[in-house]
Amino acid sequence: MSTAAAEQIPGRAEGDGIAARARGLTKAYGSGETAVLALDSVDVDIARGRFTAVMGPSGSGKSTLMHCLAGLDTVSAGQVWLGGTEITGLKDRELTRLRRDRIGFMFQSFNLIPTLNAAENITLPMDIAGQKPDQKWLDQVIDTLGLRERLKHRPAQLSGGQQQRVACARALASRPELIFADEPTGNLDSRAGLEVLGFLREAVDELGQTVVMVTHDPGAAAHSDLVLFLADGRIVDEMERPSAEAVLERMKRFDTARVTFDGERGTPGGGSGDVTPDKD
Ligand SMILES: Nc1ncnc2c1ncn2[C@@H]1O[C@H](COP(=O)(O)OP(=O)(O)OP(=O)(O)O)[C@@H](O)[C@H]1O
Repeated sequence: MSTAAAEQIPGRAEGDGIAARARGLTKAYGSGETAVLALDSVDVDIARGRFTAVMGPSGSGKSTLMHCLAGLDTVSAGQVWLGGTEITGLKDRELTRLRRDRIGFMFQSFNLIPTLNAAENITLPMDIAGQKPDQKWLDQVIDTLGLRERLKHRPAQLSGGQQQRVACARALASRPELIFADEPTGNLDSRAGLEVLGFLREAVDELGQTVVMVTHDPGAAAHSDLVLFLADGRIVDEMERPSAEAVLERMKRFDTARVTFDGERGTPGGGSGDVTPDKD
């Protein structure tokens, strides 16, 4: 579960099946009149060995949540743990090492190095860190992702889907505790996107990985075990075993709520009532 565990003693996350945890996570950008509250006291537990999707309207704080959980961004208030380690308050160097050792990233732009072949791209972060890949694990990742025949190809010689699979393998190569994926299918056609989602699903089911994915796409979210819905910097709902239809329906209610509260063309009471500015 995610939000329901808010009352537990925080920080005791090592053996309790929680890969990442936030309590009172608040992030404000700017100050004075231009200040934006991107995250408003968020409590969340990311369960180990599960595939969690984060959805919500544009500007609701999805990327900010991911960046704060991954230690890519500082927080304004609150605490974040990765496994049993509190990362809020860590020095830059410690944070960099922790990210390198324990987190894999997949972004919309694959960030592959054009002059390196697929195999070299996959192990690059480990090479830079001076780590030796676990060859058995690496072989398993490469075979699971169907990249065995493409290892000598450079990115330009690969399709978009294959490039994203290389990015996926790179994120998995060091067997990170947690993989953060930000719109990993955003640049792909639907077939390639489905492939990548299938591989992320397999990474969870067959390789025991933990995945957190930010997405706008209800179809993509349907591959997850749990969807967290963000609105106005707060987690306002969650859905277990989501279907694309159910997620789409839930997202539509955000639109209705937003239009209603903007007072432009809303039908009073037309929204779910779940997502109000003064909820809680
Ligand atoms: N560096 C920044 N400086 C100022 N405001 C920011 C910054 N980054 C994000 N914000 C603001 O914080 C809020 C949350 O942004 P965030 O990118 O987390 O939303 P999102 O849900 O990921 O949006 P999208 O779906 O459009 O990518 C937005 O109002 C955004 O304008």
